[in-house]
Parts: sequence; structure tokens; C-alpha cells
Amino acid sequence: MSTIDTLQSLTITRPDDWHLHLRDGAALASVLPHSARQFARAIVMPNLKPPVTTTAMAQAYRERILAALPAGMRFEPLMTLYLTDNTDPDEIRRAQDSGFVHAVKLYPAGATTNSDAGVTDLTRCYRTLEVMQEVGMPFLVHGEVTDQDIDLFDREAVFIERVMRPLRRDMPELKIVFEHITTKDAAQYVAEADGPIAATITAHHLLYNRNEIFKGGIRPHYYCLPVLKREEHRLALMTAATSGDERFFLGTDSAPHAVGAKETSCGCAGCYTALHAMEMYTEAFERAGALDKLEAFASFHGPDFYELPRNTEQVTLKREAWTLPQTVPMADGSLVPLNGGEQINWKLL
Ligand SMILES: NC(=O)N[C@@H](CC(=O)O)C(=O)O
Ligand SMILES: [Zn+2]
Ligand SMILES: [Zn+2]
Repeated sequence: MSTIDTLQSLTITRPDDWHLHLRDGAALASVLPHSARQFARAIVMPNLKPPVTTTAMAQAYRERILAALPAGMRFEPLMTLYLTDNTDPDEIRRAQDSGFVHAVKLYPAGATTNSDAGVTDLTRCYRTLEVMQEVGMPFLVHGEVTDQDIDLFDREAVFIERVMRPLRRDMPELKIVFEHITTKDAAQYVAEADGPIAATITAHHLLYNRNEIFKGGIRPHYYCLPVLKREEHRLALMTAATSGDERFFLGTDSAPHAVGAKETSCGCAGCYTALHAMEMYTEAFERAGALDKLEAFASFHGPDFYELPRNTEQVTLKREAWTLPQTVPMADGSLVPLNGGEQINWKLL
């Protein structure tokens, strides 16, 4: 064992979360402290009901987030806009000028939670995407095709061929983040592509393969989109995350849903990890013998891609076993964190 494997504590630059769902209202107030405890900043997803489609809506949402932050906590929400077939190219210029909108998000219509207002055909958005390319506004992509005749487990790989390659051929300078990648196909595509592209990787896709959803029965808290994949894909994600390649960085995709919306005959997609995401990532990197690569993945590659300053504060993770709560109270019902009731071996101080 190398010395780093036996470390009792690990001090790194405070990380950021480059893909986070904070929701709104009572749910926002319940989940925000969990993220703020761990992360200095987060890219906040715009898939509210109704979706955050304008700079004015993003500004109002940002103010609600800051108002929900408990006294004494610091956290910077980095706002995003939800792309629709009708997003006006001028909206991109307003967003860019705002200073607080940092990206625009693609939800293919019907692909995931609250994506009904999403894009039906990306070519309809080309004038808007051209302005994004021109001003350097990052384009964040939920990369799954929605065709019902494509197997659920193949939707990300097919997206690369049908959407990503044509898009990048047409807009080679557009900055793209391939969000929450789940396959070796996506990891390889991002590692090898020319031009400005990166990918976020969740902690749960590093730690689990699809067996987890069905262990001993159907376990809805492990259901998210894109769905967990085969072990070979998990291994490819681990290799990418721990490679030191600056194109891969941390994005939890923590996605809170009230327990009743998960534990039901047709449960929502989304894993809640904001409570313990850094501990989960640390566990994953330790298993790969790559704790020395965690800081760059969690704290450097993201701000570098977004052209934001790196954080200067530090945080410490201690090797200390603790048991996650079974549930987290939420004003409108409770929330089950991923691995609720189980033990985790690291603790963020
Ligand atoms: N990841 C998920 O399974 N769900 C996310 C949406 C998303 O990121 O696709 C959510 O908003 O609940
Ligand atoms: Zn998504
Ligand atoms: Zn998400």
C-alpha cells in the first residue's frame, strides 16, 4: 500500500458541484445547507416547474436561493437557463451580460425529470447556439436520445452518434459539458474529441453499477437518469475520473424527490447525494488508489473549464466511519438520501 492509501485525513481546496438540483420553495430550504456545507459554488439546474428560461427568472431564482441560505453559510449559486425550441438568441446576450448566468442547459424533450418543455429538435436552436458559441456561453447537455425504440441503456451511446457528433461538427467552438456521463462510450468520446468539451461524473455512477437497482428487490433510490450501467462502464468512468484529465470534473447531479415520489408504482428518476457527496467521491477515489487525484477533479478542473477562479479555502476529509440518516426531513415530506442508514468511511469536517 502506498502512503496515500493509509492517510487518516485529506485536506484539499474547497470543491464545487458542477451539476446540482436545488429545486425551489420548501425543498430548496431543506437541501441547500447540505450542498453549502460541502461546496463553495454549484451550477444550479434550471428544470423547475415552470423551467428557468430567461435571465430575469434566473435572477429571481438566484435571489430565492440566497435568501434560503442559513445565516453564517456561504455559497455561490451559478445560474443556468433551460433551452427551449423558442429561446431567443438575444436572451443569450442578456444572460452573458448578467454575470450570474454561467451556462445554458439542453434537456431533450421527455428525456428526464421536468423536461417536457425541452428541445424537440436541436437544429431549431441553431441561431441561439451560434450566439452561445460566439460569446463563449457553455452548453450543458443531458445526453440521451428519447426515441422509445432505443433501449434505455443505449440512449447515451446513441446520443453521441445522432446528436453530439453532428452538433460539434456544426459548432466546433461551442463549449460543451456532457453532463453526468454513464458509459465508456461517453468517457472515450470526451477524452478523444477535439475542441472545448468536458464531462461531469456523479459519485453514484463511480460507485455503483446497475445491479444496485435490483439487489434483493427493486430499490427506487438507485434509479436516476441516465440509469446506472454495466460494470464495464462504471470502470471506464472510474478510469476517466481518476486519470487527471482536466476534461473530467465533479458534478453530483444530486436530485431530491420526496420519498412518496420515489417509493411508488412509477417512481421519479434522481438520487439524493448532496448530504454526503464528497465522502462518496473520496470513497470512490480511495478504492481506485487515487486519492491524490481527487483535488484536481473536485476543485480545479471545473473552475478552469468555466473560466472562474479556483477556490482558496480548504476542507478536510477525515477517515471516520459514520452512519447516514435513513431520511432527511423536508417541509413537504421527507427525503431518502442515497445509502440512507448505511455506513460511510469518510467524513467531511
Ligand atoms: N438525474 C435524474 O435522474 N434526475 C434529475 C434530472 C436530470 O439530471 O436528468 C432531476 O431533476 O430529478
Ligand atoms: Zn440530466
Ligand atoms: Zn441533473
